[in-house]
Amino acid sequence: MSIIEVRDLKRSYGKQATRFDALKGVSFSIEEGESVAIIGKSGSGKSTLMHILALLDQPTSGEVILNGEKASAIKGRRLDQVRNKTFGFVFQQFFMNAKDSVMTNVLLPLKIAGISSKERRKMALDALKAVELDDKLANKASDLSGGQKQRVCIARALVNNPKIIFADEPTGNLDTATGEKIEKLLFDLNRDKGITLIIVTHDDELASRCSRQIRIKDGLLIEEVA
Ligand SMILES: Nc1ncnc2c1ncn2[C@@H]1O[C@H](COP(=O)(O)OP(=O)(O)OP(=O)(O)O)[C@@H](O)[C@H]1O
Repeated sequence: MSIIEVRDLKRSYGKQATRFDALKGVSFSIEEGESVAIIGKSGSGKSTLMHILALLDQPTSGEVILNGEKASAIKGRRLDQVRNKTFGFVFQQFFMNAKDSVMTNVLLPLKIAGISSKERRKMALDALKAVELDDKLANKASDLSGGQKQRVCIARALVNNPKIIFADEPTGNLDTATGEKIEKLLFDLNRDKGITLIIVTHDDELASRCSRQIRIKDGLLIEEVA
């Protein structure tokens, strides 16, 4: 069974004269443990697709099937729980709470999941060790370098042992050396823990490291290179 399958996804924005069809019927499936790059030009529909895959947005028509279950049937509180338990997000718009400490930021998904405070401290510490930031756990999130902030985001994304990590341009704002470290972290998680990676990127090198590339052009999947 595929971890995620999408069938004939369409997503339009606006109505009538201002309507824009951002996705025009996209179908594919992703198996557990794959690393998938979603690539394509600016405005092609990559983020739209990613948000629908991550159950942050709903398609105008078509279906997302998560672990064999229709996503349209997952609603309300259960939707929050499924998202929190199954996914980790490395998105620029889900940036950290700048005033809170690194530890508090990484603890957040565990708090939402209702894990006891002792257990969540231990899990958060493990995640911070994995990204080599355990020495910065008391720092305010704002008082970190760009690469360190991105590593905190990854720690927060992996702290809940998610099945899938969604990353939107995870190395976009970083220098080459730091970007390579972040890439390595993500691919180590994929290889060692079997976490499925779904990455939106303009970076050809990062895309080529993924086991698959899904190319979107004008709202359609134009080629899939395995
Ligand atoms: N809320 C919205 N209302 C209207 N149009 C939108 C909205 N969000 C996205 N679009 C349009 O849908 C198309 C796809 O946008 P999307 O953000 O998915 O592209 P993208 O491939 O991720 O682009 P980029 O690489 O620049 O981030 C674009 O033409 C965009 O202008």
